[in-house]
Amino acid sequence: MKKIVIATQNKGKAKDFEALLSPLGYEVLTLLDVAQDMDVEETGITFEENAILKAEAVSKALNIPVISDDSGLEIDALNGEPGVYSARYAGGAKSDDANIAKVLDKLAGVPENKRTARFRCVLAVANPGQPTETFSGSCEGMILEARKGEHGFGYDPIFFIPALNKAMAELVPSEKAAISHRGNALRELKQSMPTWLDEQK
Ligand SMILES: O=P(O)(O)OP(=O)(O)OP(=O)(O)OC[C@H]1O[C@@H](n2cnc3c(O)ncnc32)[C@H](O)[C@@H]1O
Ligand SMILES: [Mg+2]
Repeated sequence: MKKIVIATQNKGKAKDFEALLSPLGYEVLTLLDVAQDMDVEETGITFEENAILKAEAVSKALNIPVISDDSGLEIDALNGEPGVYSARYAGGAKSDDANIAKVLDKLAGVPENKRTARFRCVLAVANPGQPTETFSGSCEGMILEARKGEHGFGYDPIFFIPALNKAMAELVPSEKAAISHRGNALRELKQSMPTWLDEQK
C-alpha cells in the first residue's frame, strides 16, 4: 500500500484523511506515527501561513514529501472568531469540549439567522527541494444551540449543515469527506496536481 504523511498531531484530522485517502489506496501516517515529539509552533496569522510552517518544518526534518492541514471555524456573529485560534479558543490545553462551551456561551441569545459560520481548511504540500503549494476549501453552515451527534471532532457537534439537515457530527466519515472543508481542499489539490499523490510511495 502507498503511504502518505500528514503533518498533524490531531487524531480527528487523521480519521478525516483516512476517509479521503484510503479509497485511493493510501495508508495515512501522521506525526503520531512518524515523529511523536515534533510540535511546530503556529506563529502565523492566517491558515496559509500556519499550513506552510507545519508542512515545511516536517518535510525538512524527515526529508520526505508531506501534506499539512491548518483549519478552523469562522463565526460571522463573532467577527470570524475563533478562526486561526480554533484549536485553543478556550485557552490552556486543547479541549474540544471547552472550545464548544465558549462558542455556545458567546452566541447565547443570537437568533438562528445570525448564527452563520464556515469551516476553512488550507492544505500545504511540501516537497524537499521544491516550492510549497497550498490549496483551500470551505464548508458553510450554522452554529447550533446544543451539541448533536457523536462522529468527527472539534466543533463538529455544533456545526449544522442546512443542505443535509444534520450536524457535522451526525455524518459518518465518508459523508463528512464528501462535503467538508478538508474534502474540498483535497479535491482542489488533486485537480491542480493530478499526479502528485500517485508519485508517493
Ligand atoms: O496543528 P495540528 O497538529 O494539525 O492539529 P490542531 O488540532 O492544532 O489543528 P489546527 O492548528 O489546524 O487547528 C484546527 C482546529 O479547528 C477546529 N477544526 C478544524 N477542522 C475541523 C473539523 O473538520 N471539524 C471540527 N473542528 C475542526 C478544531 O478545533 C481544530 O483543533
Ligand atoms: Mg495546530
